[in-house]
Amino acid sequence: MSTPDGTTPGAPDPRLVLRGVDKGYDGLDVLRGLELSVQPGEFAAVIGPSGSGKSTLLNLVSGLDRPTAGEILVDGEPPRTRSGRVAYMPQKDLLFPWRTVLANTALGLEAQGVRRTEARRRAAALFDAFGLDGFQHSYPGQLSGGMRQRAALLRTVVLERPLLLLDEPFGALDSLTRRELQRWLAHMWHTYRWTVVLVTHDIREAVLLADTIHVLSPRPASVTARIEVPRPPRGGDGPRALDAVTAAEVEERVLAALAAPSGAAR
Ligand SMILES: Nc1ncnc2c1ncn2[C@@H]1O[C@H](COP(=O)(O)OP(=O)(O)OP(=O)(O)O)[C@@H](O)[C@H]1O
Repeated sequence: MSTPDGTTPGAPDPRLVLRGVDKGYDGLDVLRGLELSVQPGEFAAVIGPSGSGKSTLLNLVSGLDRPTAGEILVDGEPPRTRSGRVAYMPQKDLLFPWRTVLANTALGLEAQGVRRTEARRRAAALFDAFGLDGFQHSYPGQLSGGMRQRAALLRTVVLERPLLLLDEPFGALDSLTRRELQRWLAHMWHTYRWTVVLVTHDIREAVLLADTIHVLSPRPASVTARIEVPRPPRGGDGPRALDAVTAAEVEERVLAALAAPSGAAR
């Protein structure tokens, strides 16, 4: 049994809750009555029409912006950029071209007050897992698009915050590189068990990666469907891939929810 925002009575406290969230800009109604809940260790995908307010939603959860009405709680507290609970990877990788890859990936830690040598030591420890070993002293311009996105993700993950927000991390990549990085991210998530909110336009990406898919209506956006992806139980040493028939069924459900009039697809 779930409550309307997707929380289950008796379940552990959610990592993220949005209750009745409205957001508008100068007369433009972007989010209206948005409800969302994400449990610790859950991979949640948010999918919706272009311009529906997905990036706006992540800006609110990161604490960069405030809702007009409603409540947002990360581990029971309102998000604040300085609270250290949320790590946000925006759409553009924003690596500084004049800094080495290692210096770029340590930047978030340094901004948080970690000493430079310690920040670089912690970032360097992840280079192998992120497929970047040997590129510590290269510059972003010397990396492929996929490597740049992995470096941007490393810079985000190394902050070790409880909630990871990813805004279309693979949107700008060619389809082969995107598939490769999606599979890689599935493995990484299996290893590290991050709590993730992923914004994407790509239904297959959502089905490949997520435990739950939250479908937004057109603007003003609310969550019109919360679809649980029936993954095999955790355990074993690989990501919990769906069989092709189940994956196709879930894709159909997401498509139907995207096509349904607001409120009709729960
Ligand atoms: N700071 C702002 N000031 C005014 N309007 C804004 C601001 N940020 C976003 N908007 C508007 O809010 C609406 C939703 O934008 P948002 O970028 O959140 O949508 P999105 O779903 O992420 O879009 P896309 O899928 O194209 O990336 C758009 O009409 C946008 O112009």
